[in-house]
Amino acid sequence: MNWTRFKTYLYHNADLGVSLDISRVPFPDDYLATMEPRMQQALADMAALENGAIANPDEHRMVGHYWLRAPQLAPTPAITEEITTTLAAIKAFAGKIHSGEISGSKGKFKHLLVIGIGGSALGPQLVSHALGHPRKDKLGVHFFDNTDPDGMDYVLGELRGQLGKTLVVVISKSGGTAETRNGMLEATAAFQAAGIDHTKHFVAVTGAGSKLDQVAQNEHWLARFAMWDWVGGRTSELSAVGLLPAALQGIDIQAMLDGAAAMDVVTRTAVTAENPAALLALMWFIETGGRGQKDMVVLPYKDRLLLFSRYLQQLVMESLGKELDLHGNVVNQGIAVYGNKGSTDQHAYVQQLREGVNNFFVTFIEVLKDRDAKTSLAVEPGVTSGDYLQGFLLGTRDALSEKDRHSITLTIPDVSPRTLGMLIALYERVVGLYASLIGINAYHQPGVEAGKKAAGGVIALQAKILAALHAAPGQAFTAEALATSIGAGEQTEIVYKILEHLAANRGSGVKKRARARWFEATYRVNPAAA
Ligand SMILES: O=P(O)(O)OC[C@H]1O[C@](O)(CO)[C@@H](O)[C@@H]1O
Repeated sequence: MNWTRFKTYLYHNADLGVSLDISRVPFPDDYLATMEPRMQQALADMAALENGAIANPDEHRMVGHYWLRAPQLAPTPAITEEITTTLAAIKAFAGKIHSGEISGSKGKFKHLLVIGIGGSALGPQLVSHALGHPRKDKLGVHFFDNTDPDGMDYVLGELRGQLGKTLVVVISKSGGTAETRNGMLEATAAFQAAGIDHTKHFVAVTGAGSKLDQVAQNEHWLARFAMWDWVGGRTSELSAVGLLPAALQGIDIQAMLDGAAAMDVVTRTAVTAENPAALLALMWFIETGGRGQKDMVVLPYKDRLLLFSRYLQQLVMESLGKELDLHGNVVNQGIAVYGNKGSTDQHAYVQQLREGVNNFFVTFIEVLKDRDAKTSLAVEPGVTSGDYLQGFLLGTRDALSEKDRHSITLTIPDVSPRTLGMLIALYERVVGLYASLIGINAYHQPGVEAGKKAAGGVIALQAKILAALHAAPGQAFTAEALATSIGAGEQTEIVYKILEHLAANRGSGVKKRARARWFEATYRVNPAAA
């Protein structure tokens, strides 16, 4: 590729050890200048947000995740105080768990079960995987991040015989998320079945007064840590949501915060060419036409960053995927994000990237340090596995460029608490700036609420179905007949799906009798089960 263009457009920050190569996005030389007024507005919006403006107008909330790593910048002394007190409490609590001052019913805690979903799980999962060391971690970390019973059984299987030394952190900002509530109840039942008082093992991270907070308070759980309405779920990694599990695992959370704070300082600058977040936002804009016309493929060439693409998927898609702009116009915005890790993905979907539909741009993440050990095996004379990893990154990037597939390359020195903090802070700000460029609210998620409401409707319908079956024990109904009898004719398909699911699970007591035509199958409960 073109060395002159590379030299012109490489952003390099020696203090952070970070480089950002945008030279393989073929924007015209006047692009940055043309976009400058809009970028200056976006930077001004961001400055207002950091100063405590109501940047989430629909929910009438401030957006304060940047204060978490610079509490002195919070708009009120009360918020500064809340952040610093919570951080101190997290460190003190983790210290007591590690020293054994607070122990489980069977001795010193050795395992951690984190229960949460979305922003209350993805950050902790990313950090735990990126920074964990199976033999050095103070606690081994496990997750419930769904309401899948088999998934929970799998995790409980891993913890078999160990619950007496397992600490459970239940995380939910709202304190009312169904999947997390179910995980909490399943974990509670597992502790009770093992004859262990769960309240001596459970900790909550949630908003004051939430349903979860009330349970934790009423049952006198070990501890409660605060979440605030000015921190969104997907930007909560550097609040108690992410810091508590990380501290318990033994990760240096202060280094994560310091890394994020250092990136914030750099990305606050109003000089676009010196601001990697502004440059990235402008690349997203030109690549997607400011309309999400291309997908973002995130390819970290590092196993430890496997979950970074999943983490970014929520951060970007839940923030930018919006029907309306700030003026109420229908815009259907967003950028689709996917990716796992290189070079593994080269043996999967990279074939399509090079030769198939050209509807994406890639972000390569290059990590300079190969491994902790000082030396590496020579897999060939003078060549290590890590050299191959870089070779595949550079080779794939060239192979894509040759076919006019665009890419950005972000280079970091290593995967450490500091660089992970920097990555999180960088992308948080890119999303904020890009949202300003396209004029949308990045800090609410009305679409997700619609799905939650519909799921609630399904559960309510199931209750009606069961009531009808139990009111006529032994009587067999087709899905159609049952739907009509409960006044849900319009929802016959959903009634059928619920009946099939109930019949597939013995504990429900619902029996199915198949017929020649699948939709004539009947369902009943036995008189004895009624
Ligand atoms: O922390 P909570 O309130 O349980 O929410 C979990 C996740 O659910 C969402 O609200 C979306 O459903 C996410 O934004 C959030 O990260």
